[in-house]
Amino acid sequence: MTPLFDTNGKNPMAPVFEALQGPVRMAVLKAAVEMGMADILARVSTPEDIAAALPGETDLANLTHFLDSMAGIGLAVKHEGSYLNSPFAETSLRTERPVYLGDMVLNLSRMQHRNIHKIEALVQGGPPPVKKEDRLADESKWQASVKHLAPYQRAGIAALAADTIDALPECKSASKIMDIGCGPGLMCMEVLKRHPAMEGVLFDLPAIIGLAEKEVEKEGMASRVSYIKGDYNTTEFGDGYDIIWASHNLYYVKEAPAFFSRLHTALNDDGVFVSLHEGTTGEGTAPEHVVLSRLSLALEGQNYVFKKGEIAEHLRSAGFESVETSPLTLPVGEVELTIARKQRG
Ligand SMILES: C[S@@+](CC[C@H](N)C(=O)[O-])C[C@H]1O[C@@H](n2cnc3c(N)ncnc32)[C@H](O)[C@@H]1O
Repeated sequence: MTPLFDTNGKNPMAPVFEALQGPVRMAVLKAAVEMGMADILARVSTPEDIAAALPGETDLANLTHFLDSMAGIGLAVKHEGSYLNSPFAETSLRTERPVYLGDMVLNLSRMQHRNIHKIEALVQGGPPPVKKEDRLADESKWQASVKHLAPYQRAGIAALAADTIDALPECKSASKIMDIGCGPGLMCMEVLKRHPAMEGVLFDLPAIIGLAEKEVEKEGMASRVSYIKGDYNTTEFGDGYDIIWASHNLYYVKEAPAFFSRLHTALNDDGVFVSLHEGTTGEGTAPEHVVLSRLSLALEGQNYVFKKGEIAEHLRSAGFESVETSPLTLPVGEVELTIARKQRG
């Protein structure tokens, strides 16, 4: 019999073992966040002192097993029996940091993992009833999630969005940008910081704009930002935009032809629309990060996802003269960047 594994590095069994370790990784990360381990390791480093910093009883041997696994997945560093935060944990898992990601991890875990232990039942019975606060099209769901998005945007996505906009030749002369479905609004603010003559418009559901306003105040940018509060299916976009940006939020568009045609009208003649959304391939089987992160939602009937080229197709139909797509790598994996120009440049 031909062995499945050989020493030339071929290892068809790798997916099995990676899959077995996946839930353990997640459990270690989740426990580390819930126990506030990065805050503790910032103060003390021996297992005895760490045990003393934890509430209640602590079993020293099990604490060491857990700390070793934190170090094993890059959340801590062990040296001569003592533990320190890894650079990632130091910047992103200490609660006082501006890019603290712990709450985002717990929030995404609740969303992405809530049905993974019920796959067989949901395959048999179909989608279960979904609580109002778990419905993706519901404002209260976004109100709960969006506050965790601010550190994520601050941790690098805002800069990446601004780099993408900077690379547009139109950016030099642009004076008005709208971020539609902006969440906390840091992407647009990063663009404004780099372009002092530009003004920004943040568009999102009313409760989310309340959160964005706080972020704008914190950044001292209130004089350069205005707001549109409402459902983008029914609320006017305004006009005179040089750039409109939309990332990871167009899933709730109800009538695509009307929506994309309204975007076209809202832009100046030499305006550009930029979209950042996933683009699935392989008949909905790739990229893996999209398929896996959305499985729980899909099983409950919330399969909001764009196919590769789907947004580009809508934009062409809406009258954009030039539409280009390219892949872009985000921390979560590869997504599709779509750049649509109202007039051919
Ligand atoms: C996943 S977040 C993306 C936020 C931000 N664009 C980003 O990429 O980080 C989705 C955003 O879309 C907004 N949204 C959802 N449905 C909307 C609607 N009907 N009208 C306006 N905004 C909506 C949500 O409130 C939320 O802020």
